[in-house]
Amino acid sequence: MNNKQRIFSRIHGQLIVSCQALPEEPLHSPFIMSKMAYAAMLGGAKGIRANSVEDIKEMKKVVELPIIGIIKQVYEGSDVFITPTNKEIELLYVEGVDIIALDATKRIRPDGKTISEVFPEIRETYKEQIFMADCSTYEEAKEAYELGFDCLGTTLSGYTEYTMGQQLPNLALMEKLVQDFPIPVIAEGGIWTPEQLKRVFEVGVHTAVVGTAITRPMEITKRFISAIKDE
Ligand SMILES: CC(=O)N[C@H](C=O)[C@@H](O)[C@H](O)[C@H](O)COP(=O)(O)O
Repeated sequence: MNNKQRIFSRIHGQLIVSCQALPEEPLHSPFIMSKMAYAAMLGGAKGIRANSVEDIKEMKKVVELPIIGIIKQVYEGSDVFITPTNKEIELLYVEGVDIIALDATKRIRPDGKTISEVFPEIRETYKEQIFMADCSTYEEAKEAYELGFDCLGTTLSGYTEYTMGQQLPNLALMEKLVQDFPIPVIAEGGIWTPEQLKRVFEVGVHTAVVGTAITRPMEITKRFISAIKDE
């Protein structure tokens, strides 16, 4: 088994927990995120998705699990913010993460280029690195597959201008990707309940990422509050 196969087999059929808190969020802190990751591991998660080199460094001290690394960085003039440029890819590569995830939507990147223009060089530069395509549509996932991404994620479904309002988790998209592409499909985005998690595995995804429902207490609180406000 090569490294890529080993990583994909470790997360197959398992839960990945996304532990992220942006600077404007109450839990923003590498220490707190490392504790989140540790709790997720004790709870049975078999992978962690994390944002920023600082958080990843802290997490590595306490968890021994495959990490999907991203760097969220907003640049003026572009809506692409998940590992948007070569700079963030290089930082993640130097830090060392099992999988680097990046925006693979059709949107124009901060350097004015599209994913089809930039990915061939990235693929060539980091030959052994596993790359996950954060997509919002079937067409984007198809493009990502053809470009040589190693796995396809539904991360951005519902978050691009042209997919806004989509019901999440986007089971129909997951199912189509599973049917049409022979590389791992990662269910991500809007999985809020254990039942939904079960459903995404039933459509055949390789693994699934749950974030907010586990690691964003403010959003979880809001959800409970809205239940009593509705009454
Ligand atoms: C759209 C976007 O920025 N998604 C981010 C990607 O890393 C995270 O903020 C999400 O929490 C993650 O995708 C997991 O999804 P959910 O939190 O819905 O389980």
